[in-house]
Amino acid sequence: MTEAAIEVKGLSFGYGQTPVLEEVSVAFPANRFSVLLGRNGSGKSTLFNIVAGLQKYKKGSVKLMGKERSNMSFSDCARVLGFLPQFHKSVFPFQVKDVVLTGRAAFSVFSPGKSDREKVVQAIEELGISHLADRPYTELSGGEQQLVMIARVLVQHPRIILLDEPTNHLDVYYQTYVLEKLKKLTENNLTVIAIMHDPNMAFLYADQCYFMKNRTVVMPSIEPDNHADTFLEYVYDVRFTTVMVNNKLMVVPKV
Ligand SMILES: Nc1ncnc2c1ncn2[C@@H]1O[C@H](COP(=O)(O)OP(=O)(O)OP(=O)(O)O)[C@@H](O)[C@H]1O
Repeated sequence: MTEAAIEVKGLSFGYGQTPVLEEVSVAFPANRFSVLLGRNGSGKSTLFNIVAGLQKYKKGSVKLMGKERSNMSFSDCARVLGFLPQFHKSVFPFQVKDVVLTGRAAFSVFSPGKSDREKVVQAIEELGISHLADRPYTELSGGEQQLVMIARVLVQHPRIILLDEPTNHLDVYYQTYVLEKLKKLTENNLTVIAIMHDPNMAFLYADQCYFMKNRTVVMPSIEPDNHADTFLEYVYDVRFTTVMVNNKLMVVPKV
C-alpha cells in the first residue's frame, strides 16, 4: 500500500457552536496528485487550514509524513508542508522575485543567502514566469499572481504542497499548464493536494479525487459503471450526464 503523506483520523471541528467537520478520516497518498472537491461551504478550506496549522483542532489526529501535526515545530512543518491559501493579497509593490523569496522565510529568517536566491530563480523558471521576475507583484493580472504564489510555495521545497483552488483566475491554457506542472511534480517525490471546483479538470489530471459532503470526506471510485452520476448528484445536488473521453470520465449537468 502507498504511504500516506497526510493522514487525518476522527477529526471534528466547528466555528463556535457550528460544526463544519465531523469525524473526518482520510489518507492522502504520498507522491500522488490528489484533488478535493465539494460544494461551496462544505468545509474544504477549513480542512486545509487545519492541516496547514492555521486552525487548531481539538478532536482527532492529523499526521504529516507520519508525525502528529500538533507536535511539530513551525520550521519542521515548513520543511514538510507548503500551503497556498485561497486568498492572497499583497498591497506592497514588491518585485515578483522578492515575493517568491519570502517563501524561504521559514529557513533564512530575514537574511536570505545565495542558495535561497538560486532556488527562487529555479522555481520561477519551473513555472515559466521568468519574464515577470522584475515586475511589481501588485501590477500583475490575477492569473499571473496565482502563478507567482505557486512558485512561492515551490521555493520552500516541501514534501507536500496543499493548494486551495490553484486554478482559480487561470484561463484554460494556464489551467492545463499548472495542472500538468503539478502532476509532474509528483514524479519528483512531492505530494500535491489541491482543492478544485471543476470535476472534469480533476478527473483529467488527478490520481485520486476526494469529495466533501455532510461535513466529512468521501472517496468514491469515479467510474461510470460505479454509478458516478448518482454519486455526483449526491455531492452537488445537480443531475449529471456522464461520458467517457479518452478513457476519462467527463460530466455535464443535465439541462
Ligand atoms: N472564520 C470563520 N468563522 C466562522 N465560520 C466560518 C469561517 N470560515 C468558514 N466558515 C464557515 O464554515 C463553512 C465551511 O467553509 P469553508 O471555507 O471551509 O468551505 P469551502 O468548502 O472551502 O467553501 P468554498 O468552496 O466556497 O471555498 C462555511 O459554512 C463557512 O461559512
